[in-house]
Amino acid sequence: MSKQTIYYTLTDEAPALATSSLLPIFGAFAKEADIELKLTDISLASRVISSFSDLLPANQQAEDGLKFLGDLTASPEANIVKLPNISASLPQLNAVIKELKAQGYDLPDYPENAQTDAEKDILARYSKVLGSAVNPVLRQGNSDRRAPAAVKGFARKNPHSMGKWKKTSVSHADYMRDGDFYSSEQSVTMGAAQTVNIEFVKKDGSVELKKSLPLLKGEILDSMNISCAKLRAFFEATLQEAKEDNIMWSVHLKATMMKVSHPIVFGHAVTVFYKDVFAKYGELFKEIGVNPNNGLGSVYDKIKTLPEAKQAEIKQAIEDVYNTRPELAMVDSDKGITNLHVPSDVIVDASMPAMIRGSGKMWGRDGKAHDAKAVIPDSTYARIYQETINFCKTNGAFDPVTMGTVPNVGLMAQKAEEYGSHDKTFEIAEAGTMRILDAQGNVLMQHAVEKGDIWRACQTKDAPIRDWVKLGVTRARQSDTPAIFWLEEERAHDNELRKKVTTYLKDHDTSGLDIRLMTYNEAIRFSMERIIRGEDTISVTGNILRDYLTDLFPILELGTSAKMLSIVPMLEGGGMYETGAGGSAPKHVQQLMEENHLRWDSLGEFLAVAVSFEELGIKHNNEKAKILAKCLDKATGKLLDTNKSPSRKAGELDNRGSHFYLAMYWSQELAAQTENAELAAKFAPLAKVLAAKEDTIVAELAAVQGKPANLSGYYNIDLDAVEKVMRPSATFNQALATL
Ligand SMILES: NC(=O)C1=CN([C@@H]2O[C@H](COP(=O)(O)OP(=O)(O)OC[C@H]3O[C@@H](n4cnc5c(N)ncnc54)[C@H](OP(=O)(O)O)[C@@H]3O)[C@@H](O)[C@H]2O)C=CC1
Ligand SMILES: O=C(O)CCC(=O)C(=O)O
Ligand SMILES: [Mg+2]
Repeated sequence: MSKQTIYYTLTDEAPALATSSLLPIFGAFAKEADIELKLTDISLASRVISSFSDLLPANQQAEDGLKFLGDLTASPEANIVKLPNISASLPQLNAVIKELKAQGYDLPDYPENAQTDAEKDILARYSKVLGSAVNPVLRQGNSDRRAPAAVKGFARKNPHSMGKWKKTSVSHADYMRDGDFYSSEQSVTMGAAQTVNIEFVKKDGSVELKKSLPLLKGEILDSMNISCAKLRAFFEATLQEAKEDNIMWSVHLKATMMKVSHPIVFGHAVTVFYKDVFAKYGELFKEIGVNPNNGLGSVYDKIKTLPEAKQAEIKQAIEDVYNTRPELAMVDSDKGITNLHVPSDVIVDASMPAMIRGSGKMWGRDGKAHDAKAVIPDSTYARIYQETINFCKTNGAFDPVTMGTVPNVGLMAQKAEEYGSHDKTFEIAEAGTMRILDAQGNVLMQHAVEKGDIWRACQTKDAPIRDWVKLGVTRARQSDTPAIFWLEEERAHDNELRKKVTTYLKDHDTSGLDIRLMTYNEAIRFSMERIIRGEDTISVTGNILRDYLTDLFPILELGTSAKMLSIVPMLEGGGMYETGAGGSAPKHVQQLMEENHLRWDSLGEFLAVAVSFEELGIKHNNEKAKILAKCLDKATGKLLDTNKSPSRKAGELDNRGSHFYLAMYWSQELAAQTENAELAAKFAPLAKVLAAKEDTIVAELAAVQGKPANLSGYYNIDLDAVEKVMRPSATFNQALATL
């Protein structure tokens, strides 16, 4: 039998650190089943380096790991374990460039104002790295995310803390009623394959071609516009209201994934909130290169070049704003980091569930939790949060001990819907009309637009929709659970989708299944009514709801989305196993650097790798792989039962310790199983040694904690240095080497 390969991604921050400790364990066990785990670097730093490799000396060049894996997704053999990675905001991109330059990489700066061809080339290269640049490339399949029974069972036995909800809470989500994407959406399904043109018609009648777009037959094409004037008026109105009602104000966007539109929206929030500062210093800010889309942090950063007295004057002007505006929610009140400092600090899919979990409160300047107005401008999806908040006000907080679960089947393949719209998103330069013409020159859709509006088009191909419907039916059958397609009658796009869903459902045997179509508010209410009765409901949704709901419900049910099983069956037959639905947890790296304790929980990795082994086992008839998978799942269950997940406190068991326990339990399960004697014999000695030396190993792992750890890099980590930090138990390392 030839060797089979699992491609394991090297990403960023906490998951990358955890990989140094965990991958050697997976690798050692896997080789007994003729499986190799290959590490592929898709970290932010490596993506920057590989984009400029032609300009760097040979010893600094890097392979384009993302391109490699992207190509691999077309193969039925693809088996990829994908850990969360940084979706870089511009401040993060600038930080990685700065770090790499300090490490000796002669990289160009990010050209904020690209004029020359050379600058435009640099900008184009960096734009490919910016924002959510990894997931859309690799996600060549739809998504199937759920909490496995063992994880749900653990949460029920060990419920995480939940803030109490009061009926008197004034917290709420607020959104535009007019002038947003939701109110302007238009949608068509292509009757034939063709290339359409996106055009801008100026007031003088002249036409500018913005983009030609080849479309497939059956593809859904949407277009929509958000009015800059209405958006700004909305921000101002919410600020006035919050001030009057004495409630804290916050904005929640997804500037990482929606890398073109949301930084602009964020910039408007910044310039409206601090309008007095921008009115007074706007010209100066332009000169020194302040970009409000990068947040208030950009102001503090750029004014450093000014004389001290001027800096102090501007800082005072910023402070003065706080007297006229409502209180602004904080990201880190100790450090004075506000909700408007950095566009990637508050990411709606995680920030709203965190607020809802915590009694609907956010942190204030005084370091205490307060009720807050959560501003989520576009009403398309914002409404689900208001519905959830209302539900909590009426029914109290959810109870992790008794609540059911809401797994998700998400339409995601081939850059479906808004998450693929970046190259078709335009900030409008002057008043006119945006329109889309079909191949015959007929106008398919058009919008009157004003300067500053954000107009975009979104594509959803037919094959992913068929696959998504099938996946929804399959999940409903396998889990014997009602499945709700979240489709909004008021939405043009959803109406096109509804037609397809009702047609494609007929291709499947749905007898005995409870499959329904509901609007978002109905669907979330229905799911919540069931969840508090301990009942489960599958959500079958589009791409953004997939993203939002697979943080919302897991954070309420399990405390974090990192504990989810997240499978992407690729359209071409391969598989990607994502670890959790959460992110890279920068705070965890900070803690490791300060006190050598990594609280990252690799449960998502354990679950993903088990499915990855299982899949190889089935595809290649590799019995040992199947046994490895089964025993890994059992070991994970035991790890949960015996409470060997990482603690948050230095000196206690951390990420590395939980990996040790996984290895011990896994080897014990393998030694004890009777299906394959060879495997049992192979792992028995390891199981014995690890059990005998448990105390020594745990002590060695604890001994290093409490003092700073040196990683020699934040973005571009030195793997050798990290390995020293992450594998500090000589006894454990030696035992593993005997395999
Ligand atoms: N799939 C992907 O590749 C994704 C990537 N991201 C990226 O991640 C970064 C951070 O995003 P953010 O919105 O803060 O979301 P995160 O999911 O990273 O963090 C929210 C909080 O959840 C907890 N958490 C998350 N994962 C784990 C884990 N494995 N073990 C223990 N606790 C965990 C942590 O809480 P505590 O601090 O209390 O321990 C963390 O601070 C960004 O760069 C973003 O672009 C975000 C989402 C998905
Ligand atoms: O790719 C990203 O930026 C985030 C993805 C995400 O949040 C998700 O898929 O749940
Ligand atoms: Mg998400």
